[in-house]
Amino acid sequence: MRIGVITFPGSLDDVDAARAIRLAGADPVALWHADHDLRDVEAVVLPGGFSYGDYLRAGAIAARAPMMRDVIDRARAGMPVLGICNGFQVLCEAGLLPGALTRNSHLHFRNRDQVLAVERADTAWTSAYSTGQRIVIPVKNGEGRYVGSPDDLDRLEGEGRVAFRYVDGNPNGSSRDIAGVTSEDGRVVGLMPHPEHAVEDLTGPSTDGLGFFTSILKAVVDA
Ligand SMILES: NC(=O)CC[C@H](N)C(=O)O
Repeated sequence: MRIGVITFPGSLDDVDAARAIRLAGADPVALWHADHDLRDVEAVVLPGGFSYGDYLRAGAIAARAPMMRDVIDRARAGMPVLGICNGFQVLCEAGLLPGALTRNSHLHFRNRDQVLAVERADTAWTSAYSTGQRIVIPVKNGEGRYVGSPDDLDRLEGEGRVAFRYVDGNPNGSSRDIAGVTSEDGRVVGLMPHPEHAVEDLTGPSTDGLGFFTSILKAVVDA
């Protein structure tokens, strides 16, 4: 199974995402933002980093990259997409996920191991978990505060589209402790913390992140 990882100018975590995909048993395919062809990948990961230096707003310029036109079209037709941190910012800027990521409420970059509650264990990227499971994966961002209007947030909660919530402290002031959200069909998922940085015992802090990548392997094979 081939999973694309798109590199933008300023991406940092594309290599770690590719490694996590490989550890889960799938084949990572390196894709360049300026190309047009997603080739024959069956899912896409938008990695963390500072695409275009976070100029304008984090993710705003990357969301308009040529390759993102393909990602938007294919995602609307059901292709699974995972956005990690800067990738989540790109997905919100591209309109594939609702809400926006703004500067952390305390105005500091925050980097730590973070406990998350998995609220949706039935998406293409989270079936390896159970609902309510606590996982520990790193968070590292300066613009990670998830916001939306009260009505939009109520609707999101009502539709069960909060996929992850921060537990034991909210690192960035996100509304309602929201750490990640999902599309209605559970195929597009975005979160600020980094599952690809928690896939091996040697480097820690856990191997809790590997489940994202084994989940997508299963979702595509089952389909
Ligand atoms: N690790 C990341 O992807 C975080 C970078 C991100 N652009 C930020 O808001 O700080």
